[in-house]
Amino acid sequence: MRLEVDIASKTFKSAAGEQHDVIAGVAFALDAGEVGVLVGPSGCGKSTMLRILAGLDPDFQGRVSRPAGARIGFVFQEPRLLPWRSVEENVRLAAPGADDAKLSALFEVLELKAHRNHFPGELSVGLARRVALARAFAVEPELLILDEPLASLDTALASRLRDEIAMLVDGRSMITLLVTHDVDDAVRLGDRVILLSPRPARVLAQLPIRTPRSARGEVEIAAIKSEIVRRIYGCPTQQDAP
Ligand SMILES: Nc1ncnc2c1ncn2[C@@H]1O[C@H](COP(=O)(O)OP(=O)(O)OP(=O)(O)O)[C@@H](O)[C@H]1O
Repeated sequence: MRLEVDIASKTFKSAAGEQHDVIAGVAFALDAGEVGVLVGPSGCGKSTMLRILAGLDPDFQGRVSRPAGARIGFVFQEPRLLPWRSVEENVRLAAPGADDAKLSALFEVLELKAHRNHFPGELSVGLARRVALARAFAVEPELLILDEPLASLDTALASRLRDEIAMLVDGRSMITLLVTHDVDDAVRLGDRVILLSPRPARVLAQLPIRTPRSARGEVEIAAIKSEIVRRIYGCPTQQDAP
């Protein structure tokens, strides 16, 4: 199972008829079990790319090959929960076949046990994000897409949720693609970090991280982070996937 992405270009037309180039050359591939992290500046086209990869936007030049009929779990920047349904109902509606034990395990890891009967309006941003994550994992996706799952959470909460996502991803063989602005999150969560240029997005560099997530020490994490910063600010466009 493999995701192969080769987006040559993506443009939007403004209401005035002007053309805006958003993606200008993004190619990478991910294998089952791999977590790819897209890191790029605000507005460079990351969310647009995720929509293309999920098949929600067919209007682009290039090719995306997903496993045929792949189940997709998509966590959008906004949790997009049904406000009139409880936490548990939101998750069950997306995954009617999910068994009780699996849902309980998900609620446990994501610290949602006490909130099963709450409604989205009663939840903090962090909790609503967790429900959106539970819903995406509950469908047992072959392709999991996470658009900034840690954005706008305080540092302690973000790092807890990051560990929970790592725990959930580690036990599964899906392809995961995550977007973040945060280099630290990218290095702690990713198996492959894909650095993007400002709009229109191009791949500046790809860095595979071969040490398993749980075995990455602080020294290695710091070294990879400084390599990323060097690639972003200090060298010409290049693509050096293995
Ligand atoms: N439907 C649309 N019509 C016109 N322009 C759009 C549309 N969707 C996105 N854009 C433009 O495309 C560019 C990329 O947007 P996108 O949301 O993909 O960036 P992003 O990297 O995800 O940003 P952020 O990190 O801030 O979430 C932006 O300039 C945005 O204004």
